[in-house]
Amino acid sequence: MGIASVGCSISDFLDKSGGYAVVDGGLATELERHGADLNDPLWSAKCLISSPQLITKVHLDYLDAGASILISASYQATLQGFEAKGISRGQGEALLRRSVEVACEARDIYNRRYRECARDGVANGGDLATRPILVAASVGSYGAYLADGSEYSGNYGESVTLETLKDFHRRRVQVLAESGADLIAFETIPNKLEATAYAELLEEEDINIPAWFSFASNDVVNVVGGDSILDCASVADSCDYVAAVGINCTPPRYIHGLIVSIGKVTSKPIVIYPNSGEAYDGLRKEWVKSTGIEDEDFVSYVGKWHDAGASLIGGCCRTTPNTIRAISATLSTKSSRSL
Ligand code: MET
Ligand SMILES: [Zn+2]
Repeated sequence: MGIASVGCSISDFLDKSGGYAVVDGGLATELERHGADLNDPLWSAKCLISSPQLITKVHLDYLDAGASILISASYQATLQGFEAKGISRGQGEALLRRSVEVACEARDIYNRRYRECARDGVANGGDLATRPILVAASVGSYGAYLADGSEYSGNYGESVTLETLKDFHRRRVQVLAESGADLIAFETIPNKLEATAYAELLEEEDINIPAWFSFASNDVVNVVGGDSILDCASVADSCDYVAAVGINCTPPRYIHGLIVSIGKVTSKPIVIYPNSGEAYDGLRKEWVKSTGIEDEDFVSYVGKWHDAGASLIGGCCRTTPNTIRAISATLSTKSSRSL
C-alpha cells in the first residue's frame, strides 16, 4: 500500500462518512453480559476458541446500533499467552487471524442482510445501513498480557525495555497486518515507552495498514503510567504510520480535557471511546461505581467531545449496544443540523 496511502486512509474514510464515525462499544464486557466466563488470562480471546459465534453476535449488535468501526477480539490474544495454554505458534497465529475474520464475517452478514432487505423493498434503517464499515485489529498492551493490572498502572518495572516491548509485540503485529483488517487499533496504551515501541515497530516492519494509538488515562493531564498526554500524543503525531490518536477505557469525565490536549500536538483525527465511568476492582473481580462525579449521562457529553475535535467516537468497557445507538443518534442529529 505504501506509507502515503497508510497515512490518509482514515481521513478518507471520515470524509466519506460525513466527517465523523461511530466506533463500537465494549467487547469483552458485552461478551460477559451474554454469559461468557472471561476469568482467564486470555480474556475475550478465550471466546475465539470456545464461542466465536458469540463474538459474531456482539459485532452484529454493534453494527445494528450504528457502529462503523468494529474492533476485533484480539485485545488479549497474544502468541505468548496462547503458548502458555499449550497452543502452538501456528495455531496461535491462526487464532489471531480468526479474530479479524470473525469481524469481517459480521460485516459481510450485515451488508448481505441490507442488500436482501433492499431487494425485497423492506426499509431497514435507511442511511445507517449503507455506510462504509472498517475492521480494526485490536492490540492490547503488554500489561494486558501480564493480566496483573499493569495495563492500568503503566508500571512495567526497570527490566522491561523498549526492545522487550518491540520483541513482545512484533510477530502479533505482523500477523494482524496481513489478516485482512483495515487498520490496527493499539488500545489502552499505558505509557510513552510502549507507544514508542509501537511506533518503531510500525516503521521497522513497514506495516501496510494504518494504525491508531489510543491511550488510557485516569486524569486530564497524564496517561495512567504518569507520562504526559502531550508527550504520548506527540509520539503518535510524529509517526507517519499512525492515522489517528486518542483515548479509550477512561472515565467520561476526563475526556474533554484530554481531547483539548491532544489537539494541541496533532492535527490527526482524534479517536475516543471511554468506559462507562465505573472502576474495576481487581480483588473483588467486579466493576464498581466510582465515587465523585457521576458519569451516568455519558451520551450527553458526546456533542461536546465532537465540538472539541474528536471525530471517531465509541465506547469501551461496560458500554453496550444501547450506548452506541445513543452516540450514533446524537452525532447524526448534530451533523444533519449543521448541514
Ligand atoms: N476493545 C477491547 C474490548 O472492548 C478494549 C478493552 S480495554 C481494557 O474488549
Ligand atoms: Zn475497556
